[in-house]
Formats: sequence, structure tokens, C-alpha cells
Amino acid sequence: MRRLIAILNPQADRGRTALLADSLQQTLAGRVELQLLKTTRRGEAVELAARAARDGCDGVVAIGGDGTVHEVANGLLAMSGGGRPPLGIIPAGSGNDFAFALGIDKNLECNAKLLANGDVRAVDAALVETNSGRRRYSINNLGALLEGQINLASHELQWPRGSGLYLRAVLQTLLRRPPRAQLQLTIDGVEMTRESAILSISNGCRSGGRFYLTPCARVDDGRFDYLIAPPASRLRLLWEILKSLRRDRAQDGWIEQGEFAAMRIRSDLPIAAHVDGEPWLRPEEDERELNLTVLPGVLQVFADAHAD
Ligand SMILES: Nc1ncnc2c1ncn2[C@@H]1O[C@H](COP(=O)(O)OP(=O)(O)OP(=O)(O)O)[C@@H](O)[C@H]1O
Repeated sequence: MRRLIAILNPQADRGRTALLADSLQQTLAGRVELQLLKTTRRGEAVELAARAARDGCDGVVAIGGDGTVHEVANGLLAMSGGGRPPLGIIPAGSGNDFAFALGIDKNLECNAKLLANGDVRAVDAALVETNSGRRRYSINNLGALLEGQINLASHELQWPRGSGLYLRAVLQTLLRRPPRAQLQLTIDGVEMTRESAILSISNGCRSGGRFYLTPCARVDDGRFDYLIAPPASRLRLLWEILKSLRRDRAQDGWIEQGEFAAMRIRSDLPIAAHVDGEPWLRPEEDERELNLTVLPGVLQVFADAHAD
């Protein structure tokens, strides 16, 4: 029987994930051998996943939202060489964007079947490094400039719940002066300069629970997608953000999109950025250079190959 270590974030989905533990263990009983660990603090899932991978098991399952999946993936990717166990996902957060990109929904019975069947898919990740030596792996997306500022603001707000909170963070951030950064970009060896308000970089097609900034991104094509929005009025930026609620929106050429395997970003302004929805760089930290390297197919994930 497959021996899995599951890492549950009891704080995900505003505490509702804590209630899942019993039904999860009942659903998986007799189908996999499950050791369930609960996090006690932010960041702990990275350490728990790294230890599980080092000690050996047949898979490490993240139970929570994108933040939990991000931490478990970072713990697994910290392990170099062969023998890295696959990542399992039981989506139990409020956004679950990476699970969505893989066609994994919130049905516990379907999740249990996936883990018991053991089918895996190889997906890409990107190593993101700053000039000062900070590093993270991104599996779903990295949002910089305005998107990074909105993410930071959303983590400081307590109300309203759900998508209303994100909308409040968008409006609150836009009330301040939107960023106008001069970016020097090197994309797969090609240098370019862009004035930019939003820089969004994605492996998956959806971020923030409902925004399709890079609707064509695929998690297993060996490349990440990017979107660059030039500086514009607050109203225009708000309109672009709202437009991205629709996956099939028409492109008007104002926004620049593309794909890359390696990207270097140098900004004249300090970069605000989140990785996979987790706040990462704050403007006061004065990070102005990022290097992203796509690692094709580096992570095995329990998923149906045909489901996305
Ligand atoms: N025991 C804990 N106590 C407090 N925070 C925790 C704990 N375990 C994990 N966290 C943090 O909880 C945050 C939210 O987790 P997660 O992203 O999984 O849920 P979510 O925000 O509901 O879902 P989504 O990101 O999909 O919207 C993460 O930043 C994670 O580091």
C-alpha cells in the first residue's frame, strides 16, 4: 500500500480546513497508509515536507490552499537529486489555483482515488532568486509591482470575507499612485526595456482564486507565461484586472504577453512581489533584481494526465 505523509494547514480557508481531518482519514482508510501532520505556524510545511522527503515515503500530500501547496512544493524541491516523492494535493483553501490548473477539484472521494491510483504528471516549477540571495520555487505564479502590492494589502485586511476582501485590496491599492517601474528585462537572452505597472508571471492559468491574467499558461510546457501592463490610469488598470475575471476575454494589444524559460528582471523601483499568493518581497526590502529559471517537469504530482 502506498505510504503517504499528509501535511494539513488547519488555518487554510479561514480555519475550515481543520474540520477536514476526520473525514479525510475515513475516506483514505484502507486505500493508502496515511500519516497526518498538522502545521502549527506559517512556513512549517516547508520543513515538514523536506523531512518527509528525506526520510522516505511514496508521496507528500498538501491539504490546504495555494500557500500550503507552495510550502510543501518548496520543501520537496529543496531535495536535490533523485528520489524526490511526488506531491499530492487535497484542495482545501479559498483559491486552489494550482489544483485548478491540474484539474483537481474539491471532491474528497476523487482526491482519494487519485492518491490511491498513484498516477502522476510531471509539472514545471521556476526557481526565483533575488540579487541578495533570497530564493523560492514558484509552482503557480509570481505577481510583481501592482499585483505584488495588491497581494501585500490583501494580507493586511481582515474583512469582508472571500472575494470582497481582494476587491477591497485592489481598490485600496489603486487609490495610491499605481507603480510606474522602468524594467530592464532579459527574456531567453533577448534584452528589452519596458515601463510597467503590472508584471505577472505564471505556470498555471489562474491566480488569486479567480483571475486569468495568463489564460493560456500550461503547467507542463517547460515554460512560464508573462504579462506586462504598461502604466495607465487607475480606471484603466482596474478595468484590466476586472477583465481578467473572464478566461476567454479578447486581447487588445495594450498588454504584452509571452513565454520564457529564463528571465532576468531589473527594476528602477523596489519590487513588491508575491509567490504563489504568498507575500514575498516588500518595497522596504529594496530588492530590485530577480532571476527566474524554469525547471521543466521537475515535480511529479498525483493527477490525472487528461484532466486539465
Ligand atoms: N498553523 C498555522 N497557523 C497560521 N498560519 C499558517 C499555519 N499553517 C500554515 N499557515 C499559513 O496559512 C496561510 C494560508 O494558507 P493557504 O494559502 O493554504 O490557505 P488559503 O489562503 O485559504 O487558500 P488560497 O491560498 O488557495 O486562497 C499560508 O500563508 C500559510 O503559511
